Amino acid sequence: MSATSATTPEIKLQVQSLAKLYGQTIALDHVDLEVRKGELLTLLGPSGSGKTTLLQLICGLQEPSSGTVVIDGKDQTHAPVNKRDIGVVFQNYALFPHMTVVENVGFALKMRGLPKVEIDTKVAKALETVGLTHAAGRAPSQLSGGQQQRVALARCLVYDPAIILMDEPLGALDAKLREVMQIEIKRIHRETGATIIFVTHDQQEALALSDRICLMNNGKIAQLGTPRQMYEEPQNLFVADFIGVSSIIRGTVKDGALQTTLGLLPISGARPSNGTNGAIVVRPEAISLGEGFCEGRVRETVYGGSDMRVIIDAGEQEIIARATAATGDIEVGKTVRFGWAPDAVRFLIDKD
Ligand SMILES: Nc1ncnc2c1ncn2[C@@H]1O[C@H](COP(=O)(O)OP(=O)(O)OP(=O)(O)O)[C@@H](O)[C@H]1O
Repeated sequence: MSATSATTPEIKLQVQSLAKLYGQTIALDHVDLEVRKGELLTLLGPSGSGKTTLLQLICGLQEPSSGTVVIDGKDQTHAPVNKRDIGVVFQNYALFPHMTVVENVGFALKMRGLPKVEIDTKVAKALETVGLTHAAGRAPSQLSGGQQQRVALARCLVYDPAIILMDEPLGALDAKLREVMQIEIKRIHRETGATIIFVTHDQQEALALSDRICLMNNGKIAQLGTPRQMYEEPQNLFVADFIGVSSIIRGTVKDGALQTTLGLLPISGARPSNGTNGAIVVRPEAISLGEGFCEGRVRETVYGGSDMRVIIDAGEQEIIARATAATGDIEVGKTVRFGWAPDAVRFLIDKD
């Protein structure tokens, strides 16, 4: 093995300059993406950003207008769905209602003509992985939503496809069950080493689950990176706004600082030229309350258990800060001073 192959991750999926037009609508605009073996990558983005289209082109439910889809090194751009070695888990489970859990999970193996003893072993292992051994003989109607979703996942795991696609799989579950299933999916992913592409429009879910997040906007990739990179190093204002909570303070550069409605604010790092339009992005935890170079009126406080979100009107500008037990009294309607360390915030150029 050469030194490079030891460090270069194996690529399971390669999407090159993939585009899809529906009439005049550009659903996907020449997207390039590589998914590594064993990673859990989420496709995240607002409604209409192109997530479903990309997913459908990867699994073969739609034909691209241009570009290629390469799976395990083979060009599969025009291959039919059932020839792509891809497992799909949908939000609505799509289980066979007249079959038991065991029959549902074993169905694909039976179709492939595997010997019964091999099917039984593989199905038992898949059910154990998703924690449903005890429910093997039940019908889907006798299972909760979370359990049905586990069966749908077991149905893919059982034949070990190159890639498992999950299209908003937790969308139909209530908040608590969603959290439980997120932790379960993380465990199953770690234990099986499966390559998973997971579609969601919930940024919290993407941050919690992903090895990497592919954030889409208007049919393009706005940024691709680890959850930490997306949160701490957003490359543009769309990413900063979509991932996590932030105050976005717009203005125009003047002599190395940003002229804003809050006054002239320092910019650390970058030295953009005078007249550049941009914004300072401040995460709630970077804001110190009680002292600082700005002042505003507390409009609302939102209790969140371990901390509290504080929404401040500073003239036209909305500021979202975080208060903890250590922060002094914060009362709605009161004036509060606040500020931040210049190197704890980011300056991003406004590209719109
Ligand atoms: N079959 C279709 N015919 C026409 N336009 C379509 C079709 N499918 C998608 N589009 C358009 O393509 C764009 C991308 O849609 P897509 O469904 O991929 O977005 P999405 O990010 O998955 O959204 P959502 O989260 O709402 O499912 C949208 O403007 C959508 O209206």
